[in-house]
Amino acid sequence: MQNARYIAAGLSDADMLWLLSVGKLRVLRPGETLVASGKPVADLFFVTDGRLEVRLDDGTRVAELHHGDVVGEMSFVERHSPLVSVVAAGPKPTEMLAIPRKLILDRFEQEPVFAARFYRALAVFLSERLRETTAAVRAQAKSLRDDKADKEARARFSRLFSKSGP
Ligand SMILES: Nc1ncnc2c1ncn2[C@@H]1O[C@@H]2COP(=O)(O)O[C@H]2[C@H]1O
Repeated sequence: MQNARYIAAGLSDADMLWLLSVGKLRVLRPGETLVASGKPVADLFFVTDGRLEVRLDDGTRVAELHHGDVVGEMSFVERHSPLVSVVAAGPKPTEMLAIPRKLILDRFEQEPVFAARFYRALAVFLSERLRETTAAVRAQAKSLRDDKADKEARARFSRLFSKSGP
C-alpha cells in the first residue's frame, strides 16, 4: 500500500505511549506467515519495517503492506476470522509491533474516550485503504482502455497498409 499512514495519526501521545508500552516487537523471516486465513488473530500489528503480502488461499496477491500499515484490523472490527493470509515478503526481515487485542479491549472498558479515538483512527485508515483500491482499479481500467485503443490503431494501420501495398 502506498503512502499508508499510521493509525496513530488519530491517537493522542498518551495513547501512543500506551500502545508502545504494551506492544511486543515481532520479527518475521521472509516466507513466514503472520496471519493464516480462517484462523483467529490474537493481536493487532503495526508494521515498522519490511514488507508483507496479503494472499488469497490460491496464492493470488491481493495487496502489499509496509511501514505504517496496520494488520489484523479487519477481523478486530468484524469479530470473525480473516479470509486471507498475510506473509512476510522479504528480502529483509519484516518487523512489527504486536499489541494483544485483549489489552486494547480492556482499555476500551476503562477509558471509553480512547475507544472513540481508536475506532475513528481505524475508520480513517480503512477509508484511505479503500481510496487507494479505487485509484488502483481506475489505473487498471485506463491501462486496459489504452491497450485496446493501441490494438485498434495497429489493426487499422495494418489494414490500410495491406490495401495500399503492391
Ligand atoms: N485488500 C486488502 N488490502 C490491504 N490489506 C488487506 C486487504 N485485505 C486484507 N488485508 C489485511 O490482511 C489482514 C488479514 O487479517 P484481518 O482480516 O484481521 O485484517 C486484514 C488486513 O489487515
